Parts: sequence; structure tokens; C-alpha cells
Amino acid sequence: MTSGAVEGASRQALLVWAVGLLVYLLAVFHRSSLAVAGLAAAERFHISAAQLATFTMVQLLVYAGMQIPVGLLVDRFGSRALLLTGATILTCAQTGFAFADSYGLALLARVFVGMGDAMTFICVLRLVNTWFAPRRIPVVVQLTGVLGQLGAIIAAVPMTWALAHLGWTHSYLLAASPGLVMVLALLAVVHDGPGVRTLRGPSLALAEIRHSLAASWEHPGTRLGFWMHFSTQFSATVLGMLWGYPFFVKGEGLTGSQAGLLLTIMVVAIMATGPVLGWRISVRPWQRSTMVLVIVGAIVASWTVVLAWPGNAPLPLLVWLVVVTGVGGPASMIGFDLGRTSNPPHRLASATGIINQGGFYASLVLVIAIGLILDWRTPGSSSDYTPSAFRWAMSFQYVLWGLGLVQIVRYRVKARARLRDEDPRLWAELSGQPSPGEN
Ligand SMILES: N[C@@H](Cc1c[nH]cn1)C(=O)NCC(=O)O
Repeated sequence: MTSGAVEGASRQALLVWAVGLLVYLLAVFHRSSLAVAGLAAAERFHISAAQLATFTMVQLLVYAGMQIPVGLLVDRFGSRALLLTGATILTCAQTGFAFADSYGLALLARVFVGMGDAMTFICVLRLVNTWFAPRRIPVVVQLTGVLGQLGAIIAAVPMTWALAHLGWTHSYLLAASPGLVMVLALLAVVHDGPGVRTLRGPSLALAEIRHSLAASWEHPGTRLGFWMHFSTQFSATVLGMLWGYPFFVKGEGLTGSQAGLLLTIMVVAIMATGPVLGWRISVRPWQRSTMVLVIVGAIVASWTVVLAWPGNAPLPLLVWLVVVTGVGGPASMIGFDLGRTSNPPHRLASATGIINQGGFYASLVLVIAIGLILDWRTPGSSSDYTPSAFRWAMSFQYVLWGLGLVQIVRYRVKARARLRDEDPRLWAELSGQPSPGEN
């Protein structure tokens, strides 16, 4: 338990968490606010589909690249300062996006959206770890992840309405405006810990940064968390952020509204399973990696049936696919629990930053690979992709799953051996085996 963590969830802890959660929800909203604006963006900036996809790639790249710097900054300056900075950057970036009248300016605004977004999630996890008792942390972390995804749903419906009725500038200005309220709420409510408004960590000398990062990365538990995050969430992220809609429409012959419904079902599956997984890992921490292996196995098996299906896969099978793929989102959060139990509190945010890169780098690689493979498998310069081209493109996921699964198995062995060496009693208690030396 972190010093000062409260036993049980006090009213203040819940209030701090609620504000942090709303800021994260707002970040997910901004992150996803382009998903329904593709046509409007193409018209406003006179851009091609590839240039449109660049918005998503840039955002993912900046988000992932910022994770380690942000993790270090949170350990140094605390969650409150970074959340305030993140919410301010997001608000300014969306305002800039509202007024952007060229592709270059719009791209620059998306860079800052990625930057502000990157400052949110790690801070909220850090607040959860400081304000809640350890036995509650896995469930509150899962709730944070799943409730935050509501931002993606909120982005879809009101943004579609706003773009149709208010036009580009007013829609994005409207989207930016809740940021001002959140900045005020953060100032009024969020304290870094019980009884401390701002918590400062040790200063950031280069040698210490290197040491702290090396210590986090060297721990097999952190690497296990990284590869868990890497393997579980990319499929759902890439379907939700970019390629899901075209895959279901052009690759599986569905109508636009059926494809939209499938993506909504995926978010519902994410939201329904998160708390269950959070509860499960809090009572069975030893089985965290087993749960991830089973979930990734189920995702691989479901994709294999869909991709091997002769012709278009039947709708119930596609519903099954999005449900199982969606479970990968909350399953990725198990990686953060490995980071928490493998690192001391002063390194927690940087370990979380390392782990949180996994799924987003995997998603970025997949977004790019799918685009390249679709172009390679489609004759001429047309973007009229065929079901066969989609089958090739989606099969790239096996490369990422293969790599991720091998690494999970490797680091699970190493992490268990490390615990056995460092804390034989805890190892015996968790694994149900006799302590080394006992017979
Ligand atoms: N795995 C996601 C969050 C999530 C939880 N349930 C479904 N998705 C994650 O890593 N989040 C980080 C972020 O910034 O969103």
C-alpha cells in the first residue's frame, strides 16, 4: 500500500477519481472526435484517404512517444500538474483544429491533441494508486479504462449531429469548451494525495532518469506488463479508430449501419467485461498472465475463423468477433497491474508509461501495415479494396500476436522466478506451492 493511501474509498478519493475520470473521458472524446468527421475533413482540407489516415497515425505516434517523458514528469511533478497541463493542451489543440484552414495546420493541431491525450491516463492511474487501498485498485483501474471509453461513444453521436448542423468551426469549438470546465474542476478538486495538494518527486537529473527507467524496464514484471498491453489491445484499437468500418463494409459486405452497430457492440463488450476482469485479477493475481494468454488465444481463434470463412462471414460470427476482440481492451489493463506490483511507488508512473506504449505502438504498426497491404493487394491506384485484400491486410495481426505471445511466455517465467528469489513467502502464498526450502 502506498504511504497515505486510504483504507477504503473515502468520499474525497471518489471525488478526485471522478474528476480524473472525466478528464480521461474528455481525452478519449478528443482522440476519437475525428472518427466521424472523415468526409467533412476531406472536403475542408482537400485531402486523400491516405492523408486522412495520417491524422490517426500522427496522433498515435505522438501519444506513444510521449508515454515515457510523461511518466517521468508525473513521478517528478505529480498528477495534478500534468493533468492540468494535458487538459489545457487538449483544449487549445481542439480550438486550433476548429480554426485550421490548411492540412498542415490541422496536422499540427492533431500533434497537440496526441500530446495532451498522452498526459491524461497515466496521471489518473497514479491518482487511483495514491487514493485507493490496494485491494480496490484493480477494479477502480478497470472502471477508469472502461468508463473512459464512453468518450468514444459521446464523440460519435453529438459530433455527427454538430458537424451536420453547426459546421466545422463551431462543432470543434463546442468540443473544446468542456476543457475549460475540467481545468477549473481539476484546480478545485484534485490533490495528488490525501492531505497533499501537490506531490513532488526527486529532481530529474539525466543519470537518475536513466537509472529509474533502466530499473523499471529491467524488472521482468514491467516487461511482462508491456507485452500484455502490446498483445491485447491493438486489434480493438485499430478496428475502432480507423479500419473497422471499411473492413466490415468492403471486406465483409455489411451495410454502413451494420458496421457502425458492430463497432458500438465492441465498445459495449469493452465496458461490460472490464469490471469482471478487474475483480478477477484482484482475487487471483497469480493468474494475470494466464488470463491474458487465454484472451489473446480467443482473439486469435476468432479472427482465424472469420478470415478463413469462405465468402462473407455470417453476421453472428462478426458479432462474436467484435465481442472477443473488445475484451482485449480491458485485458490490456492487466499489464498496468503488473507494473504496479513490480515497481516501487516513486517509479510507478514511469513504469505505467513504459507499459502503455506497448498497445499503442502495436496499433500504429498495424494501422500502417494494413494501409500498405491494402494498396499492395489492390490493382492500380484505386482505393476500392477487395475482400481478398482485406484478408491479407488483417492477417498482419498474426505477426504481432506471435511476437507478443512469445514475449509474454518468456517474461512470465522470468517474473515468477524473480518473485520467488526476492519474496519466497509471497511467491508461495500466491502460487500455492511450498516455500523454497520447505518440504
Ligand atoms: N487499454 C486501454 C484502455 C481501455 C480499457 N478498456 C478498453 N480500453 C489503454 O491502454 N488506455 C490508455 C489510454 O490512454 O486510453
